[in-house]
Amino acid sequence: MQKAILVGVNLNENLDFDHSMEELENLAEACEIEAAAQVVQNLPMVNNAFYIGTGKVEEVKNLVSMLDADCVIFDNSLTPSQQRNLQNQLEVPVWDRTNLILEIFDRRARTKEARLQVESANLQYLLPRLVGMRDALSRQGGGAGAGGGAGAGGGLSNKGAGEKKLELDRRRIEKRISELNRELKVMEKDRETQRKRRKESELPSVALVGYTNAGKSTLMNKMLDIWMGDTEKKVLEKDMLFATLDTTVRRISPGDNRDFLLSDTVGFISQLPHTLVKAFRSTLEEACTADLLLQVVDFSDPHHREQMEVTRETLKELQAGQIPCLYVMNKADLVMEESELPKVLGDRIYLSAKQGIGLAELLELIQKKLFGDYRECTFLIPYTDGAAVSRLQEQALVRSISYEADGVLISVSCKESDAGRYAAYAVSTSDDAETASERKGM
Ligand SMILES: Nc1nc2c(ncn2[C@@H]2O[C@H](COP(=O)(O)OP(=O)(O)OP(=O)(O)O)[C@@H](O)[C@H]2O)c(=O)[nH]1
Ligand SMILES: [Mg+2]
Repeated sequence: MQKAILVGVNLNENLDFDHSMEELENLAEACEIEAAAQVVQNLPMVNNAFYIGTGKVEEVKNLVSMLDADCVIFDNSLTPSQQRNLQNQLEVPVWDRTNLILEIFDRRARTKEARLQVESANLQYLLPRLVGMRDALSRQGGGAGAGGGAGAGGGLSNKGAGEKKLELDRRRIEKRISELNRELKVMEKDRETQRKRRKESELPSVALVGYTNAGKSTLMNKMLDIWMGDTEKKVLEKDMLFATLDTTVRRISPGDNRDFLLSDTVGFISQLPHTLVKAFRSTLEEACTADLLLQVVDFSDPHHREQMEVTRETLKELQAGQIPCLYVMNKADLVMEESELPKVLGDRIYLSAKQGIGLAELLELIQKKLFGDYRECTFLIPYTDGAAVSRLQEQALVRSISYEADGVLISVSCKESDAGRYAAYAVSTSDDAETASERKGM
């Protein structure tokens, strides 16, 4: 296992600082890197050249040799030149949080689309850093010539060759990025077509979203277990950050004709690199086009409020901020008495996906949101109004249909508006006081 020194700068006494360092350690662990030591510094503002003060650089350098560390990882984002300066001083690779997240995605991505997305994000991260390397080279070439580069004294001609090579690299990378983006566009189109087809099937869609490791995949599997009895179609659930990197869509059929599609997708994290959000846009698109979001929260995590805020911000960035949402306060088994569970408070439900507590109640909330304005109606439609029959067949959930002497007897679960439109044909409706007041409560 590789060893790293973790470095964090606490700017302006940020209260979340310790937690952020802890999260960095988890990210490193997800990369199979052990944290050999943590170095922190309180600063009112960062050092332009090294991010940390020069004294701290020395301290880190000593630690690297003392603990035989393989790399140094900063919690904060480093500029390309800070990263370069630090690397020169410390003589081991220097990463920042973005680096680490990209590395995890790179190791985990399995599907073709995820692989392409990660490659694109990686190259976009690399590009400005290449330019930095070119600057370094040209300074070295023009300077007193002390550097340990090959062919000392090569002066201008060397500089030219180095620059040319980097320029070539840069062009190659830019070309590859546009190739990748083109390929991804094609895949995005396919995905869109699939989505359209699903929309035509009129099944409403529900997307699981939330912070990484909150239990989204566990919840998906539990629902598949209960309502589909399907063990083959399960997704990976694991106690590590970013276990899921692609999107899986499954149908949930609770057996009451109110089916919906459920999708599980990649989780969010604080300071998720912008290039990654952009690169994973099409994967996350599933969430952006859902009829309902289930925001899964690890309620047992003392920082769940901040995590909800990060999720909210990321959803906004994905233009999914307006989609109706249910809050699933998961892992409640770890912090609440079992007798208190499940607990429903408006749009929030406290449950345990792992223990299978509260799933029926969650289903009820989901269906209320999705089919809330649906009513159970039975119509007797005269044969002269064939249009009404076809419309109901298209728009409503048909529970039974029979062809009687005086017309088509059709029982449906339909929208309020359709119930009104065909009120004249109604034989019975479920418009009792109870369901009416339930609807108002939604
Ligand atoms: N105690 C407890 N643990 C849970 C519960 N739900 C999930 N877990 C555990 O939390 C860990 C993460 O679960 P996942 O379902 O993989 O989480 P995720 O949100 O899909 O995570 P990513 O795909 O990495 O974003 C696993 O070890 C689960 O067993 C729960 O209700 N209670
Ligand atoms: Mg998952």
